[in-house]
Amino acid sequence: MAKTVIVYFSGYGHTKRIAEVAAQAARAELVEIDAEGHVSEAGWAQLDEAQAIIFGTPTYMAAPPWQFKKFADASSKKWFARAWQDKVFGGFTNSASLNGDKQVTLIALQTLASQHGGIWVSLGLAPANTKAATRADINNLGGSVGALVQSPADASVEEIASGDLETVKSYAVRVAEVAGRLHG
Ligand SMILES: Cc1cc2nc3c(=O)[nH]c(=O)nc-3n(C[C@H](O)[C@H](O)[C@H](O)COP(=O)(O)O)c2cc1C
Repeated sequence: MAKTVIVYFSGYGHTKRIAEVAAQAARAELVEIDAEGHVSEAGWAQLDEAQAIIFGTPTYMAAPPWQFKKFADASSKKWFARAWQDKVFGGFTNSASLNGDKQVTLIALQTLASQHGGIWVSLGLAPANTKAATRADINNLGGSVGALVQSPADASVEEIASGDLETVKSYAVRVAEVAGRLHG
């Protein structure tokens, strides 16, 4: 599969676990945005070398948290140089509510990728939205732009719905495969 990097922020560990699960499925590398919104020099180099970049962030107050925004602003250096032009991009977000305004965050991620001249990959999964559907089903949250995950407010990192984790795994593999077809 293509060289894929998941760059993520996680305040309380839930999004970190999701990123780790996705990375394992897609054989992707992980780059963490730290509590100050910084990415290491090595992390920036990984992103420059990636064929696919997946953004991962919780939704805080209907948007990516400031740490992710700091990373996005810092990526303007790459924007000036068109360094990420034509890379393949995807994104996922995680929040406490079933909806919780996650879509606003996803659109921010998609727009960031577009500013960089990237090729955004949709989720590519039908929703599991019948009466029989459960939280163990893939794409039970009915996303299309990217992957959606719910971590209930009182859930530990081990208690994230299996269907949502499968959704992110499937999506990360899809992003890596698309990148492989374009850049492999
Ligand atoms: C400052 C703050 C704002 C939040 N805003 C939202 C929100 O708008 N919608 C929502 O569903 N959950 C919201 N949450 C809940 C988090 O998205 C949720 O706890 C998530 O799992 C945190 O991920 P993390 O552990 O990776 O930081 C908020 C949490 C915090 C701390």
